[in-house]
Amino acid sequence: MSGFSLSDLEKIVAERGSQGDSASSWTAKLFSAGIDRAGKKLGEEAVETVIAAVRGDRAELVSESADLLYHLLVVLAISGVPLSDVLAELERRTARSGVAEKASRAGA
Ligand SMILES: N=c1c2ncn([C@@H]3O[C@H](COP(=O)(O)OP(=O)(O)OP(=O)(O)O)[C@@H](O)[C@H]3O)c2ncn1[C@@H]1O[C@H](COP(=O)(O)O)[C@@H](O)[C@H]1O
Repeated sequence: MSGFSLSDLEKIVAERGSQGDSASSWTAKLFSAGIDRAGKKLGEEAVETVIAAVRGDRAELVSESADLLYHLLVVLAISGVPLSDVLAELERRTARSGVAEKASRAGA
């Protein structure tokens, strides 16, 4: 297993999106097409991911999930939202749920 992360992919997306050639780079093509086209692709990949999950097709679920995460990073990049903002929001929720859990344990 490599140490490849969403943060690594975010960097590739940013680089291709700003400097890539639309003829050879899908990322550059999506950046020039804009948020409507990139958002549509994200929606399609989300639906394809759900279909794979409901069918119980594990290999397809892995493949569609990769498409989904990639297209989410493209939409975030076009929108000027860094992945770290999303992770910070997830971290805040985790911290909140930790507090809620302790409070409910104390009340039990
Ligand atoms: N992870 C991905 C990735 N996942 C999916 N895709 C592309 O997303 C596109 C759309 O997928 P679909 O299955 O919907 O293809 P399609 O039906 O032919 O597309 P449309 O007809 O809807 O236009 C395909 O061209 C896929 O190659 C990706 N393209 C790029 N990446 C990553 O981005 C990097 C840079 O890629 P380029 O920008 O192409 O250089 C790559 O090294 C990868 O790490």
